Amino acid sequence: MSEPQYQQSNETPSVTGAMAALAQLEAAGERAADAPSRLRILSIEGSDPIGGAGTMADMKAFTAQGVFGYAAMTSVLAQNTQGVTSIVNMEPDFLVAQLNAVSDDAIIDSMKIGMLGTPELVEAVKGWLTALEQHYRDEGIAKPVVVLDPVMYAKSGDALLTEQAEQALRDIIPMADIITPNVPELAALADADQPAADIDTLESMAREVCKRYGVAVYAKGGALALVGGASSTDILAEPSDGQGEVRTTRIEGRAVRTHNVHGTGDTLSSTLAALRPQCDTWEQAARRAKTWMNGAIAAADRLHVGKGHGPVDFTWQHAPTGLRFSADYWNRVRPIRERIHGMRFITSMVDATLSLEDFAFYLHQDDIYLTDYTSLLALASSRADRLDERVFFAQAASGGVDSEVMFHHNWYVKHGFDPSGTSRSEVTAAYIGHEHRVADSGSYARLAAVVMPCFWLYAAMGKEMREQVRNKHIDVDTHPFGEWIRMYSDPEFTESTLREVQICDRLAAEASIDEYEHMMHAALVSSEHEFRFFEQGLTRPALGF
Ligand SMILES: Nc1ncnc2c1ncn2[C@@H]1O[C@H](COP(=O)(O)OP(=O)(O)OP(=O)(O)O)[C@@H](O)[C@H]1O
Ligand SMILES: Cc1ncc(COP(=O)(O)O)c(N)n1
Repeated sequence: MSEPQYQQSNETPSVTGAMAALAQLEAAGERAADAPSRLRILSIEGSDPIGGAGTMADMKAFTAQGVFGYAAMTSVLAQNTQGVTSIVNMEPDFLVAQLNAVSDDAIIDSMKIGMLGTPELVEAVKGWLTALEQHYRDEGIAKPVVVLDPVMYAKSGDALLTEQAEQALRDIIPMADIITPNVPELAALADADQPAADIDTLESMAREVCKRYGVAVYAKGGALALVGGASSTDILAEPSDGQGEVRTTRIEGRAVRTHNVHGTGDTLSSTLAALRPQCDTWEQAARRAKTWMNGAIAAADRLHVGKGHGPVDFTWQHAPTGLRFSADYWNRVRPIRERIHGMRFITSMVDATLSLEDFAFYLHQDDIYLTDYTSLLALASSRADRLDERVFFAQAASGGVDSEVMFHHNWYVKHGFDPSGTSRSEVTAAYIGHEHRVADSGSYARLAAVVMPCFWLYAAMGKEMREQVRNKHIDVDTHPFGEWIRMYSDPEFTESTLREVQICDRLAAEASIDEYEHMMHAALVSSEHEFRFFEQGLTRPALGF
């Protein structure tokens, strides 16, 4: 008997479709062995020693998008976040020598052309690009994507293009697949009297320039984002047919209140050049570029580079280097810390005016909380990947039961309270719920972070309250809440806190940015719960207790 034959005509369309798709995947798999692992993108730009704009921005943006970067320099600039002090433009022949050094040796999948400075440099790039495209056509190599950033001025207002070069620049625009003017550059290309002051005008100018030059236009609206409003919108205008029709799309983003936007335009255009070959449409590439850009701008203020308009953070998706998790947390948690230190529950404890009933309520909720908290410390011990940390969390779990729970019990006995009828408040349940949800992620690092504030905020408070009691010349031994204050200002508790913080720092240093942010979020939410936890001591009537 012969083997069954899978002839196309005998199969249903879905089966044949699936078979063809699978065959395609298999063929792609076979080809992958010879395919380059990275797209290769060329930057033709001027330099920026402060590392925020020009060639340096392009290289960093390429790396952030996972592509390999080549660079040919049109000019060397002495500039920083405050402005440009000097420019040396390359000899056109030397620029061509650099460009040939790349194109004679390697394939270019895409390129970003930025500052071109002089008409001679524009002509040099034009000649080289024309020859390259002809060569690729002859060899059957895919035409590289060309993103042209018509750089005319720096944010500082310094001219980066001579007046004569502007006309030459207009002449090479049709060689680009897309141009990326900012607000003043778009107005210059549209021969408008005034730069756009609102998004509708930006859109109509982009439409006009797209029609005039027959290339797609990505109009950067950064200057409008600075004017006000919550959103920052760019315009994508594309020729929609061969008849001069233009389709526009608004590329929306969040406006970031920052003056650190040096090099945003360069970064956006090089990111587009890196992303376009990875996307099906300009719109897709534009949306991805805008989202990434937004993250980089949002992280810019924390870089602390320069005294003027600082650069964006190209590495915003990596955990901060040089800034420990603990320092980052302590800084970010400051508003919550300040609220805790100033809240009436705490200040009335220090000056001994807090009622014993209020304190007893708080204490019992804390008892309930600690039952879960100590079980989470034990869980952290079981998850720890190092022996010393396993021991630390196991001891912290048993120490918590030993000191805090025993203190609570003795306090009830001493003051004649019987908390047995009290049940878990909503606030307590919410805090415990948060910690359990974080623990359920299965991550040891997040678990270590979510339990951290209960150490650190208490240790900080214990220390400060003890000082305040001392400053009021009250003997902590006779203070009605002295024993509680002593417990959290005790050197042994401080030492445990330090160890817990060090563990979080170690785990954060080894974490991905995603995990780092999960850790940070877990710790910050716990800190907010700590505030509410104290607050409930005074709001318990409203809670129905
Ligand atoms: N404050 C901001 N908030 C959010 N996005 C911004 C902000 N400023 C700029 N952008 C975005 O950054 C990208 C670059 O736009 P921008 O208008 O700053 O370019 P540019 O003026 O050419 O920059 P540069 O000349 O500094 O290189 C755009 O996507 C823009 O929307
Ligand atoms: C080499 C070079 N290219 C472009 C810019 C524009 O960037 P910005 O407007 O942020 O200064 C620049 N400053 N330097």
